[in-house]
Amino acid sequence: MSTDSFTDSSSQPQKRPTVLLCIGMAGSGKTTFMQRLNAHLHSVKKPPYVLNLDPAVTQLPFTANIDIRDTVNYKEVMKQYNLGPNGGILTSLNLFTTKFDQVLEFISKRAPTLEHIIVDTPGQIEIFTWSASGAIITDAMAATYPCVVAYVIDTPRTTSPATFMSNMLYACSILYKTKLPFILVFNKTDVVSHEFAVRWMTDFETFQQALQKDSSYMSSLMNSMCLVVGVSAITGAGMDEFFKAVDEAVKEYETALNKAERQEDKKQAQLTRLMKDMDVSDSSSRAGNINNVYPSTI
Ligand SMILES: Nc1nc2c(ncn2[C@@H]2O[C@H](COP(=O)(O)OP(=O)(O)OP(=O)(O)O)[C@@H](O)[C@H]2O)c(=O)[nH]1
Repeated sequence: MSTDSFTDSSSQPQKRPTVLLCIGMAGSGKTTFMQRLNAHLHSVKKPPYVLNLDPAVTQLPFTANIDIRDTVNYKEVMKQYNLGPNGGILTSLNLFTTKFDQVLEFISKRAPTLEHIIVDTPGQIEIFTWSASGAIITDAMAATYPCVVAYVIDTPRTTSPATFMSNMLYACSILYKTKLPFILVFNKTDVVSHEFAVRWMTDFETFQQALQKDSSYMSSLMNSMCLVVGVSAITGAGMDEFFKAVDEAVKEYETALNKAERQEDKKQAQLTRLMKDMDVSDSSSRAGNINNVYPSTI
């Protein structure tokens, strides 16, 4: 879709909904956080458009407008390809992504009435560091809408420096790969406060000063790592701070990101290349049932 789609006949830019991509390790609380976001946005009378991209989730505590499980049977995929759970999830997402243009079409019909599109993802975060489907999803979304990664962290399980560092490295690799504004969402603060993490991150004073002097694209992305919020998906604490961070992140998207990289022709070429690289033609015909994306509620 060209950016012209967002201008009406009087050339006034139309408002675009912000995509919030919830990414995080298994068990970090993405789905619970999605539920909290959904409830919060409903309570302020701004119901979001909801996408579930986790084919293996057994129970969704919210209603999704588009649910990957309506299109791909993850257990069937595991059987057909003789895969374990991780491979099954990855392959299911790859199959679904071949039809992501249909997802974008559904979204574009509703986009003018929306402020947020919230997306739940599987806990296999390597999807967003190396798999083609992760790149297609983030690139396709970001080519059309302001797109922010909400990286959900299990705060109580991140209190040892080694685990903290390893989780931050994952976050960095997703940041570098997606090149999207990033919010570190320290979840489960009802159990352990995230203050220790903020302290550890802000100790790098000289590192941050050096970053601020550097106006390069990567540096501004790294600075966006400073958007840190503590929330509890269970109690709802921290939601106002989260949405303030989203506003900041959207500004980041609009200004700091290299607009040229968002040009449709380049994206289109990139997506086509990625689709080709995936070489899913054989697998999608074997799965047989991935001709259409079935929205739960359009
Ligand atoms: N105390 C507390 N528990 C939470 C919070 N958020 C999530 N949990 C719990 O953490 C566990 C995992 O939450 P999920 O939302 O299923 O996590 P997920 O990241 O979607 O998990 P996967 O689908 O496996 O990737 C559940 O038992 C939740 O109840 C929170 O803010 N506080």
